[in-house]
Amino acid sequence: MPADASPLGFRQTPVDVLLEVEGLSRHFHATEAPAVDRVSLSLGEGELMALLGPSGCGKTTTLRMIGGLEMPDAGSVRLRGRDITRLPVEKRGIGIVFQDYALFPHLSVRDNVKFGLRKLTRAAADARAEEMLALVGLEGLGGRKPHQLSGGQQQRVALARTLAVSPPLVLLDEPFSNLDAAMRVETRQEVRRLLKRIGSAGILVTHDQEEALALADRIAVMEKGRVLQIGTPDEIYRNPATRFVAAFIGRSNIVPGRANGMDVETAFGRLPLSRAANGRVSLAVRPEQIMIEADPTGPAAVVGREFRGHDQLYWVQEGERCLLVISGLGQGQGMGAPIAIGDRVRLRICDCVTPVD
Ligand SMILES: Nc1ncnc2c1ncn2[C@@H]1O[C@H](COP(=O)(O)OP(=O)(O)OP(=O)(O)O)[C@@H](O)[C@H]1O
Repeated sequence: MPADASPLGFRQTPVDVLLEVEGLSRHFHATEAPAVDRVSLSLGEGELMALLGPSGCGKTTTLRMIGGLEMPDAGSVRLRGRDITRLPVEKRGIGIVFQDYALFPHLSVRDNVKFGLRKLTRAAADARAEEMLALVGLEGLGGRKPHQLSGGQQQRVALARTLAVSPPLVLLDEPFSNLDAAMRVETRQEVRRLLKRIGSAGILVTHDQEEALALADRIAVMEKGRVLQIGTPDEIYRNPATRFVAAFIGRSNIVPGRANGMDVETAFGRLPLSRAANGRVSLAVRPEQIMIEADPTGPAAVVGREFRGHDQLYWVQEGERCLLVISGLGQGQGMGAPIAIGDRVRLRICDCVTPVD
């Protein structure tokens, strides 16, 4: 199987390949499953990838092996065609931004940014540091110590320090976890803009699907040390490879069906499939793919409702199944006439559905 192919045949091979990771594995305890199990992925020049998965799935260990902070038991890492699998961290030319920023507390912000620029003349390093501080919106703050800055500002200093040497690749391990929710949203867009502007590729470790969807060009979804699927946020959301991916990225209803090629017979009638399947299948149906209509003779009943302003969530009991439905305003369920708990309804699916096992 090619390095970047999932078991279901998704494949995205970037045009200018920067990084190729092949069969990377790390086993910490002989009696336990490997922390990272034959992970393969490739990254294009300037591309941003998120490693996304639940706690303990091996994201950080994968990132550390790419950065040289951890040695793999098997597999290889190539950067611009050069095998760097066994190179020490300082010889790889890869930038790393740590969760706690790892700034030197006794150095000024400016000297922190200049830290990687020791090969330049003093004047050139000063000029580069000022340029980087301006780029991250911290001009005028170069004389301060890190503790005199907010968490978001310290994060930007760490990024400025890493990007000052224009590394081809920057590794970011949960870089926004110390920031509050509003700051996180603002800072992640900033980070994306900066990486794109400098032209550095990035790999970001996160367990926050919203962060991965908002920031990355492509997402690698991991579970139990393995990569389950690699794709653009759109591909992963619309065409999840497995039930786990469907549940981890956004919300999904799982509905049974009997597939015949590109169609499937379900309790909601015959529906088109997003990829071919045959026989008994489980289908991932996104809550927004289900239309809900008030109908006193309908076969289902609303058992829960949550008003969210721009849309409404309904939990609908139909026979044995409880389905989650999201109904946007303008889909006939305007603010004036919501469907109430206990109302009889009829559900329809008018979209492709995805077989997930
Ligand atoms: N140095 C180590 N020694 C022993 N076990 C380790 C070590 N580092 C990680 N592990 C184990 O390897 C597995 C994967 O850990 P890893 O930190 O890569 O996961 P993660 O997906 O990044 O999790 P989190 O989101 O919680 O940081 C876990 O079971 C962890 O306990």
